[in-house]
Amino acid sequence: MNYTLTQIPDRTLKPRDKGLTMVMDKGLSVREVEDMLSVSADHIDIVKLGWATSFVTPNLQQKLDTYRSAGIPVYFGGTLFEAFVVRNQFDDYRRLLDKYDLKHAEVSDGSIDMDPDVKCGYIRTLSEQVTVLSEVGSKDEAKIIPPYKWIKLMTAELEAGAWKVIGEAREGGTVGLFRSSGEVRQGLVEEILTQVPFEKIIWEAPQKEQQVWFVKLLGANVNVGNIAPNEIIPLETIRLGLRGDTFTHFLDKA
Ligand SMILES: O=C(O)[C@H](CS(=O)(=O)O)OP(=O)(O)O
Repeated sequence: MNYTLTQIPDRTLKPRDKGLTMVMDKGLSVREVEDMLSVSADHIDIVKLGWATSFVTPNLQQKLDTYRSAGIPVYFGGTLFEAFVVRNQFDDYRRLLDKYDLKHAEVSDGSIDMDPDVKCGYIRTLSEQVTVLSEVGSKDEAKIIPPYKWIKLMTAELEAGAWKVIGEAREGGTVGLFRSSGEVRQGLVEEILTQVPFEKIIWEAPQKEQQVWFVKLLGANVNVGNIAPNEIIPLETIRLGLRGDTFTHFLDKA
């Protein structure tokens, strides 16, 4: 930090297991990645190349090398995994991870129907190759999954070997964990937290109000994801009680 302030909440340091910030890169150029890292590398724990943007993005290897040089792990969006699976190309997907020397992968079923046991099978298989993040929740706003099912799926996927389970919200934050207005499905989150340890979950929370809600509920070291590159530093200030939204939250508690 650039100067001293008292009553700042304890913030875990990298490499950390909780307090993670997962950033969504949806096609940044190599130069934009360099710029982002020059100011935010200390606050980025892992980067997702959103959905199947890696299929289209030029200079992919160079981009991956840039993240690797900064010690920041990268994984392909779950939609890309689903695009391979739906085409019966799972083995090709595994080879792709090796080709790019990726150490993390996402297993999701947000765009396709997949039997939970089959999904856990993919998690088990991929866990032998890489660190797996699995995602629960649909991208279809009409598909409302009841809380007991979220808990059952999250628990099974963690047992199958997922390192973290991601709560779906999409880039916009208007499905899954959230209503179409962006409002948090509070009852859902609270019920999940009665059964699943908070540090095992990465909450997709692209909107500022959503990040604030999770920081107020779970503290500075909550795991959040789908953070846009220009929202990394603002998020860090929210975590530390240094933006109006959480300004009084940590005072006298730090
Ligand atoms: O599920 C997600 O959060 C993302 C981005 S979006 O849904 O396409 O907006 O997808 P993913 O495939 O996990 O990158």
